[in-house]
Amino acid sequence: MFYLTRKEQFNSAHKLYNPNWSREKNEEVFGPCANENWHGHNFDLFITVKGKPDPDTGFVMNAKDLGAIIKDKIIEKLDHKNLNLEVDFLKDKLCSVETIAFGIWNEMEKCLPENVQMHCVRLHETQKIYVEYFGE
Ligand SMILES: Nc1nc2c(c(=O)[nH]1)N=C([C@H](O)[C@H](O)COP(=O)(O)OP(=O)(O)OP(=O)(O)O)CN2
Repeated sequence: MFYLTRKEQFNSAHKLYNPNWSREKNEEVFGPCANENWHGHNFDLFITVKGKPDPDTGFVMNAKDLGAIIKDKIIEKLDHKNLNLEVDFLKDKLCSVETIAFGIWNEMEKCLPENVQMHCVRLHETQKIYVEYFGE
């Protein structure tokens, strides 16, 4: 099995806020990330797919095609957007980096060629924080 990874980037605004909690509790748990006037991140996104190389090309899939899918289905929707308000697959969700990675996985999974599967969504929210989601 081979694993092919493509890196892309997007910049987005969000807030971490649980509407079932008081403002005080949100501030206690999420700190400045609960700021009601939003805050932003430069996200680094690594999408890894897996499969067997096609004998005619030597490719699991063409990395350019993978890039086109990521740009069309993910970056176009998230870049320079408010994740809580403007992104169909994140709307009204608690937009932690985990939730965003999970949403990206689900969007990507629908768009891959038949012989290629998702392996990992790795999403860096800051220089110090990232998640990896492997499905399930
Ligand atoms: N499990 C998670 N924990 C945290 C998330 C998250 O999505 N999942 N998100 C945040 C904040 O949104 C944000 O990422 C924190 O940024 P920042 O305050 O800059 O935190 P850093 O650790 O990168 O930087 P420091 O300056 O060291 O605080 C918080 N937790």
